[in-house]
Amino acid sequence: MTDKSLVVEGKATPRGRFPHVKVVGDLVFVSGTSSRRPDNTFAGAGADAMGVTDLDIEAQTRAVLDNISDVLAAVDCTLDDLVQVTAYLVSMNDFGGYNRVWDEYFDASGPTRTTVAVHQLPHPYLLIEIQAVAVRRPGRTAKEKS
Ligand SMILES: N/C(=C\C=C\C(=O)O)C(=O)O
Repeated sequence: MTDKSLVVEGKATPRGRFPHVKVVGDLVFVSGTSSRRPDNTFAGAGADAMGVTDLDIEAQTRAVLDNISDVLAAVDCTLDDLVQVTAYLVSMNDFGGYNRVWDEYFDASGPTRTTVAVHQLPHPYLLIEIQAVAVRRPGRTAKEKS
């Protein structure tokens, strides 16, 4: 695949002029991804009639990783191709729940990871956003790897 930038059909539209994913040679860069769904609702987030929020770090983390998986699939990659991940949490109080879900997806042979807390993410419902880098293994498609 030659270098390309892709807005992936069927995924939540980027909230700015940037792609979901950019392929540069064998490297694959995934933009910061949240639990946002294509209809702009959020997995792991809701509010009652009074505006009291119910935010779930485990559900959000799972949705973020599933969204990244979908974006990677659009360039014939899987989560197994990830080599580096940066996770942004709004609160380190959520580290435990985030880490529990991470363990469902990866072991110590998975991507390197850096986790930081940030002041805010682009929506008040968001507890987590993840950006990632993968490496394409030439000649191996997502189908062959599964
Ligand atoms: N990556 C960015 C935002 C992502 C938001 C989302 O997935 O809901 C950005 O603004 O850089």
